[in-house]
Amino acid sequence: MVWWPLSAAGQVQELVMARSNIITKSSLQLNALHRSEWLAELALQSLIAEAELTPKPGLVDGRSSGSHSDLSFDLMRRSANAIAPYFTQMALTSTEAQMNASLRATVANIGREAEGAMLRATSGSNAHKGAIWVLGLLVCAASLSEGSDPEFVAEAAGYLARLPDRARPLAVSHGDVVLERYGATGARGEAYVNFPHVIKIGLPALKSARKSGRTEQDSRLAALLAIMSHLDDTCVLYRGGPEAQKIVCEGATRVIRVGGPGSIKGNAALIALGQEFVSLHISPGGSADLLAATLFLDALERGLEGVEKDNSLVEENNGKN
Ligand SMILES: CC(C)(COP(=O)(O)OP(=O)(O)OC[C@H]1O[C@@H](n2cnc3c(N)ncnc32)[C@H](O[C@H]2O[C@H](COP(=O)(O)OP(=O)(O)OP(=O)(O)O)[C@@H](O)[C@H]2O)[C@@H]1O)[C@@H](O)C(=O)NCCC(=O)NCCS
Ligand SMILES: Nc1ncnc2[nH]cnc12
Repeated sequence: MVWWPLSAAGQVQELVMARSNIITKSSLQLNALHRSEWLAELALQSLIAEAELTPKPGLVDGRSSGSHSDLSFDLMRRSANAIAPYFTQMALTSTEAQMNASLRATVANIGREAEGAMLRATSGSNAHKGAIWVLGLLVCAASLSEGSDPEFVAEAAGYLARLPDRARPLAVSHGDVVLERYGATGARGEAYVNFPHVIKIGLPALKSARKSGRTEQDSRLAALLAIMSHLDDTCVLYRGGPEAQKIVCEGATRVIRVGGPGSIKGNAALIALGQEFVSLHISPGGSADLLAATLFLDALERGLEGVEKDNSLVEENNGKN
């Protein structure tokens, strides 16, 4: 499926033209088009899989809105669908492009358009700001490099992120506030050092849980908790400062220590953690974005047509909710 968003950018026009040429041109170009669509589809499915995963502490899932009064499962889905066409644009723009400041500027522009589409789809709520950034960079890197090795793609994405964003708005973001107050580098910092919480923590936790026979649902929850136990999350810090950050890291570590998702004690600890987060208005939104990135890179590496379905999600939850 191809998406062409309604956008004033002349660049879209060019891409549409390019696409009609591609269809009659070489199979190499056709492959590039298919790869772009595939990458965008994987990004979309990663976002949907992340939103569906239940029960996630403090986050929107198939059961509740967690610690969010302005978000819901339906809005997360709408947001994901609204930004998906921009992933296609990013991938197409990056195909056969040079990794340079000009590409960085084009991609940043598309990223900001995607943020606008997200805000329109959610009536102004921030559902996927971090995910647009993280997945956008990874989609571009996977398209440009044609690679599928997670570490290689994350390095290319990091390189792209480190190029200057000349059109960066002057407005002060939550990330800027948290950097100033606590020195946490947030979503930018994660990308600048090649996504260590995805490559060194999320993916290994996902693979190890699967290998030990956990269900897909429990393996994804294990990856989320592993990320939460290490990440400085600007979403957590902005709302609750270092005290809240400590509660997240220690709480996630506790669930893992007592056996993790899928064990009786781990399931109980996970539910208790969710209740604690909601009572304290804590949401690990940055970790959720990095889980989506983990699922994206996992599907890319395995060459899957789409992100694996987990039929136990939402409806059953193995008695965890
Ligand atoms: C580079 C940008 C991401 C800059 O954004 P900002 O300066 O705002 O930076 P951060 O705050 O650091 O990050 C933005 C979002 O990233 C998620 N996040 C947080 N910590 C991390 C981390 N350590 N690693 C990765 N990602 C992280 C987080 O997003 C999630 O939480 C959001 C929900 O939060 P919530 O509290 O409900 O909503 P708010 O509105 O923030 O607060 P309330 O009023 O409700 O309390 C949700 O969005 C999740 O996604 C951070 O929010 C980027 O925006 C940028 O520069 N873009 C330009 C375009 C560009 O260059 N694109 C290139 C390729 S796409
Ligand atoms: N499931 C989720 N809940 C809240 N914020 C998020 N940001 C990304 N995914 C999220």
